Amino acid sequence: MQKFAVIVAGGSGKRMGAELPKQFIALQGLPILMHTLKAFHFDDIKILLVLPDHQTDHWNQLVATHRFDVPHQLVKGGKERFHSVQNGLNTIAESDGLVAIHDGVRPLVDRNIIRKSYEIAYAKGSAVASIPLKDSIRSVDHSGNQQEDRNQFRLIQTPQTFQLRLIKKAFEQPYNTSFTDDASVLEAAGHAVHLIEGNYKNIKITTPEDLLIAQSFLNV
Ligand SMILES: Nc1ccn([C@@H]2O[C@H](COP(=O)(O)OP(=O)(O)OP(=O)(O)O)[C@@H](O)[C@H]2O)c(=O)n1
Ligand SMILES: C[C@](O)(CO)[C@H](O)COP(=O)(O)O
Repeated sequence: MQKFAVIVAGGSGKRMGAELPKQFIALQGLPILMHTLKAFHFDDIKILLVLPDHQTDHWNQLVATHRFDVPHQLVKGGKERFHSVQNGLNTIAESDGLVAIHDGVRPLVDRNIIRKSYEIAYAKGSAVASIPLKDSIRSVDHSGNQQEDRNQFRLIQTPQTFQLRLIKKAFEQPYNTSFTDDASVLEAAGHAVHLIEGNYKNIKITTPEDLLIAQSFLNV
């Protein structure tokens, strides 16, 4: 069965606050995005890279400088992450097959988890990487706060992998601000979300300290 990966890097990285878009920041000499694409370069996976239009030239220069040879197709980013994923999915003509949707800024993703996500999505329709909470949690509202049972919660990562037919249909819905990831889009279309075990190392590079953490993992 044909496998696709939609790697989304269409965001603006406001929380990183860096001049260089965060997906281009180098870790061990290689832009973050290249680490991510390399992780998906196996088993004939067809990679679609979603980037803001105005970053295409910069990316092409980086590809030349690093002699980066992972095959990929560029797709234009959208206003919200939802629209970037939607643009990626709309580029795929096939409706048979599997697609892993992954944040370009999660460069430490484990290939075994990617592999497992395709296997489980093939069998169950979806496979979404998740990890248990290590800290205690409280809910907060206008009247105060209250302890919650952390065993009832999971932190959600990417890859989020799906049967193409299901996720393409789900992304025909109009955008809703509750769509913080792809699982929430599938769920709103009436399908159950199947969780698989993620990995604490698979951090999303969001704020400056995440760069230090990622660098430390790469040095191990
Ligand atoms: N319109 C958007 C917004 C986000 N993303 C991607 O979705 C992933 C997760 O988003 P996040 O880390 O929040 O990235 P940004 O939106 O760039 O960050 P910020 O919210 O701090 O601006 C990133 O790989 C980001 O590039 C995207 O493809 N298109
Ligand atoms: C998709 C995601 O990485 C799963 O944890 C996350 O929801 C992205 O959120 P952000 O608001 O774009 O950072």
